Amino acid sequence: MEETKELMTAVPMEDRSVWRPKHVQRQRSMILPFQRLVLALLSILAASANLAVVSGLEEGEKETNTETSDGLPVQECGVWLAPSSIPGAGLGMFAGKDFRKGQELQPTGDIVIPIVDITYHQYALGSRYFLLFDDYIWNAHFQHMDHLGYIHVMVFSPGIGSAPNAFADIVNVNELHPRNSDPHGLHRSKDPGAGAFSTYHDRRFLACEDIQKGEELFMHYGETIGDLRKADKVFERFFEIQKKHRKIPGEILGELWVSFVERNEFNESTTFAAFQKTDEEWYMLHQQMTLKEIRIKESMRTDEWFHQFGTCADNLMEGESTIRQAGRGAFATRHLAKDSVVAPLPLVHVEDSHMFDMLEFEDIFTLQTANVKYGEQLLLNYCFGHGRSSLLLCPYGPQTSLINHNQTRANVKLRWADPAKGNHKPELLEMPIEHFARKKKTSLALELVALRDIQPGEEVFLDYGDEWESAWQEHVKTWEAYPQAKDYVSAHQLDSSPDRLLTEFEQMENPYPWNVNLLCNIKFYKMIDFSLFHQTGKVEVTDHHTAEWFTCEIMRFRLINGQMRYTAVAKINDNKSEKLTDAPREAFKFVDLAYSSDMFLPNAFRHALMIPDDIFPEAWKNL
Ligand SMILES: C[S@@+](CC[C@H](N)C(=O)[O-])C[C@H]1O[C@@H](n2cnc3c(N)ncnc32)[C@H](O)[C@@H]1O
Repeated sequence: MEETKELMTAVPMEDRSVWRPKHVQRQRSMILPFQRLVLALLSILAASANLAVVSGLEEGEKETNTETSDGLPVQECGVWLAPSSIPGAGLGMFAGKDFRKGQELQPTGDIVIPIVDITYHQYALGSRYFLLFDDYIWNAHFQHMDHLGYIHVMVFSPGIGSAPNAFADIVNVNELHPRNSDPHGLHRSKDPGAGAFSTYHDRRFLACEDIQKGEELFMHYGETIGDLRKADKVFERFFEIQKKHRKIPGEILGELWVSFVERNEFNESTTFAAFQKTDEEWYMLHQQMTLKEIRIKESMRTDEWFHQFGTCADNLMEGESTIRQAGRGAFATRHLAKDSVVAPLPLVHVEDSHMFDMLEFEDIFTLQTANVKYGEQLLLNYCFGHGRSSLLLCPYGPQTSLINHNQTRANVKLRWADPAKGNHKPELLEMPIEHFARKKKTSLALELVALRDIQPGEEVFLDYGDEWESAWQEHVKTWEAYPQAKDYVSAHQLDSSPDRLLTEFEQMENPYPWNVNLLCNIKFYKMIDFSLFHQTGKVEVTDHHTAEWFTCEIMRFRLINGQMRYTAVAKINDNKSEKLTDAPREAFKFVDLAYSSDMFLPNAFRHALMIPDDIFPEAWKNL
């Protein structure tokens, strides 16, 4: 039942994998016939391995919080953010402890932020949408969020949804889809905070096989599985050639090996680079182990290395904020000592904040926009900016997007990350904004530092700056609900109601609100173990990717063994429908219709989080 969890491109209706293959430069050299053969084999490898090119990184040293101010050791860090073991792949994530198959990687799941029809909202401005986000964005369909927009919904999933790399056949992390719920039950009729944060959250990540402490975490981004097995075959062929031509002098064979693994035309490929070893031990290893086994061995890092090159990435967890209008917040999972690094904030840059502007659609069918702005993408509320700059920097560290603002209770502050720890290049702080328009790799990072000791369970607050504070105060002062807002019922409210679902017939008298749609899940229905359901009343589905939701009409209902069951018709397409007989409530869900949920309210609060002026580079002040 595996579904392809492809990531999205900004090009509408077209999915691509996260690391896009790039044109590779052909090296001009004196090529021996054998080398030609090897290069031909490499071409097979390249074609099948979906070779990738990503940014470089630097390594260095620095210590994170290894003990409390009392001198007591902190609990083991579960996941680390550190330079990937794949050369040129930037940051990666690593297991700080053993995880058993099926075990969750962090105490709470990640928040997920929809980006809705962004290219369409930008039409009137010309094609200004910048593609860097492509590398961090998931297919909304598989997150069950595509109903939020008309055409092209993308999903930014900061945290484990963004930081681990993909590496061919090696997959040790499996992801679930987020839940949709409103913390504190905020309502658009009375709460100025409604629509200002994402209601999609708790996207969990599980070990899909036993993971050993120290291993790098790898996710499946949707590319073809089986590449490493194909690559193994290419290496086998090399060894066959070697056996067959025993008369070839050792030094020529040596050179051939070097050409094979090092001086080849794919020297920008992260996939191939991960195997570029030329010494004797590696030559032997290739003969004894599969590439997958070698790669897993190669990805292992020690505790010592993590403390030197990494930052602990599970110091925070999600909870309902102690500030009601703020929605969710981030809470300390362990004692965090004063001056220690609380969390890393690697940044995706967007050189022009107007890219998040949403222009009004002039025509709903052609989706042509008028040059009239009606709002901004919700993502703006999760990115850092500065009043005198058009640059936005959107963080993707685990759970850090949940940190709320408080000027008096702030217990963390921002500073530029230590370049030694990964993907922060301080020379970019001197570069003008135009440079970022051309820069297709992320190379900036902030980090959060504890201003004082933070106790486990304490909410973590940052001061978003005076400008943000004034904007929020002004919003609260001027905010008014529209007259009919009190009648609004969201899909989430309907879904959490214990009320029986209404049949089509009943809905003629008593229709559901205009803004929701009832869906049923065909695949899920087919997978239900009905005998277990009869005995226990519980519906258990182990395949979390099981989802094929279609608009649904309830025909009838009845009680079986005290449990409510529904017979319904799912509309697969204009010509095809499917019947679900006596399905449990879990096979149905309400979703909000496009542009109807709180995040689309014209009066929803929007403002970037402000980087303090004393650390904001002069070179970036272009306004
Ligand atoms: C980076 S997000 C923080 C996480 C957010 N609370 C959530 O649930 O996803 C920033 C948004 O959180 C809300 N927020 C943060 N601090 C707040 C505060 N002190 N008062 C009201 N809303 C706040 C605002 O909606 C803001 O735009």
